[in-house]
Amino acid sequence: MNKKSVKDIDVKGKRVFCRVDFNVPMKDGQVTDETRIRAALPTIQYLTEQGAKVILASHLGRPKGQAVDELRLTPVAKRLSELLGKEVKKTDEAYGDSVQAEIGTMTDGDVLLLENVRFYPGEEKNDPELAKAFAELADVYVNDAFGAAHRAHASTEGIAHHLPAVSGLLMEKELDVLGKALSNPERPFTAIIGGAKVKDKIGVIENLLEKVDNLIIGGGLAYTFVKAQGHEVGKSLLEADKIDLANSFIEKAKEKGVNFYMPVDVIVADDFGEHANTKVVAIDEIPADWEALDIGPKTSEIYQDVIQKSKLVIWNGPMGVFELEKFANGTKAVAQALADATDTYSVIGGGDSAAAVEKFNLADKMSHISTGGGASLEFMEGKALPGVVALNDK
Ligand SMILES: Nc1ncnc2c1ncn2[C@@H]1O[C@H](COP(=O)(O)OP(=O)(O)OP(=O)(O)O)[C@@H](O)[C@H]1O
Ligand SMILES: O=C(O)[C@H](O)COP(=O)(O)O
Repeated sequence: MNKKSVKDIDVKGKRVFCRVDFNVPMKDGQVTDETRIRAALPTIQYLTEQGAKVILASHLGRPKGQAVDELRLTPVAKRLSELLGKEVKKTDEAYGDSVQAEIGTMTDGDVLLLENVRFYPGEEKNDPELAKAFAELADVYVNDAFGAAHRAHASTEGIAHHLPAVSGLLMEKELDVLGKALSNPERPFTAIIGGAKVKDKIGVIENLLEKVDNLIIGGGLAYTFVKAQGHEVGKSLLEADKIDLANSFIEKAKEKGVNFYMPVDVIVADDFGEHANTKVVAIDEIPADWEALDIGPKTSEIYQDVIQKSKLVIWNGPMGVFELEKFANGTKAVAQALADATDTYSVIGGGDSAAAVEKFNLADKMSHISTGGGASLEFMEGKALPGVVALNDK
């Protein structure tokens, strides 16, 4: 990576404003998935060991510029403190006199967590005044929030213009893994794209078609491609305005010599839900009143075979409605194939695919699970991430 990292600078005795992505799921005031907190630990531990005063900042949810009690970071501070094995104080604001006073009491190696930065309207507007107010709290800025790097906000982008600005260790690792995969992939290189909508994946499919050897399509978005191939899709998800685009992707794959895999069979249901009647049908036999909610067993086998023969696989988006047991098999088959293929470097592109791999207890079998949902998607689209662009060059 051509950006400076926290290891390239001296942080001893310095006040470090470290932006992390602690946007974690919570229920009844408890963190229900602490993956993102754990992922930030290496940077936090490195900073404390180096004798920095660590001032952590994060967003949580989308409070739209006002304080929302359920979106306070207090439970996160508690969990972080347990994971670090040391006290983590938390402020009720994210900048200003009370925060300055609290920082004034810190000694080297202390860790402080600021309140949710999205409680202030200036955060998402990237207000220069708020960016300056954040910068006044510290001597150095470290961005470890890969998951929020696609946002040009005051704490992810604006602040970097006021302080020496470097990446954290998680940010560095995410950019290295995803960057290397896209610029210098081991081959055969396979991308698996699923999820709900073609609309959300256009950029990724376009960019990956330039790079991969195999492109596998699954999930709700597959049925627009199925329709484009002239088959009826019944009540399955369909974006009628994207049929031509789907066709152009299939054509482009042919031109580029990319093997394009689509479902050959599917699980159809007569209703959406666990109670529905289901059956396996060939792709050209989807009944008019039924809806395809997962890929079928033959398709799973073909996809598993392609995965086994690949050296590198990037996966974004589930193959079916994996949240429901009846429609989880296709997604499970892909996850299991990645887990079994020990010679294959597997990159899970965050979001729902990461949640699926967790759900199937296969997370520790994957080579890299990105902590970014939208951020990893934008990276895979080949877009520059504002939170990265703003950091100091090496
Ligand atoms: N055949 C299908 N019909 C309807 N919905 C489906 C189908 N296959 C998958 N889905 C749904 O798609 C959703 C995931 O789509 P999405 O595009 O958000 O995925 P993602 O890109 O992995 O997630 P994120 O946006 O969080 O990165 C899941 O909730 C899943 O139930
Ligand atoms: O969960 C995420 O993808 C990141 O934390 C960014 O959150 P946002 O989509 O609310 O900006």
